[in-house]
Amino acid sequence: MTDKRALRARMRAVRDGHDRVRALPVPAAFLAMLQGARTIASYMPVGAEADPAPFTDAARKAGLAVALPHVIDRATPLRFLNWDGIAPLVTGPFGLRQPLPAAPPATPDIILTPLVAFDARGNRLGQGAGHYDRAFAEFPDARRIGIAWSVQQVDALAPDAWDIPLHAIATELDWIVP
Ligand SMILES: Nc1nc2c(c(=O)[nH]1)N(C=O)[C@@H](CNc1ccc(C(=O)N[C@@H](CCC(=O)O)C(=O)O)cc1)CN2
Ligand SMILES: Nc1ncnc2c1ncn2[C@@H]1O[C@H](COP(=O)(O)OP(=O)(O)OP(=O)(O)O)[C@@H](O)[C@H]1O
Repeated sequence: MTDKRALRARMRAVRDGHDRVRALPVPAAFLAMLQGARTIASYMPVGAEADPAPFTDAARKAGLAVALPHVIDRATPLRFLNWDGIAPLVTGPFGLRQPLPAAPPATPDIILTPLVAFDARGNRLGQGAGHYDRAFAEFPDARRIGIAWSVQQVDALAPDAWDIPLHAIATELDWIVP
């Protein structure tokens, strides 16, 4: 079994090295998920990460409020803060574009989650700080949607005790439901 840190480094390199040819398509299954939802947590991509903007835009069109993660450091849990799409974002740790810390906190019904790697069972490898692990535990009723390039899929990830699986993964090719 490859250890997590080695796998994370390898999959960041795969992600960073592949051709990012097209935007992720928004499937009907995602639009159906917006029914009855009030708030979606999205993220601003950094570097070669897949961009969730088509999903965020569809959610705004459907009347949902949009929130973005705000982090201070690896140790502090992330907070989801509302973002109207207009308010200025500020560059924080890891080059993340974030709302101002005083923006109103949100309770997401759907969490769009950036992935380093994933498998077909909905297991996920992230940045290793536990930001999303802790967010999933804090908002257990939210739909957990992974966003990634198809090249970030691996055969199988061994989940840890604290891992909570994704409900679906969106790539440029597929909408994968475990
Ligand atoms: N765009 C984006 N926003 C996000 C995350 C993310 O992965 N991507 N997060 C996910 O938890 C949270 C922020 N937490 C983070 C924790 C650690 C690192 C980190 O170690 N970054 C490395 C390089 C990352 C890479 O190449 O993938 C670094 O800056 O050196 C980044 C974000 C919330 N917002
Ligand atoms: N609910 C939780 N409360 C507190 N700490 C947690 C919780 N879940 C996970 N952690 C801690 O966060 C770290 C997560 O490491 P892991 O390698 O699983 O991150 P990851 O899979 O890359 O996910 P993430 O995207 O959440 O960073 C571990 O040290 C773990 O102990």
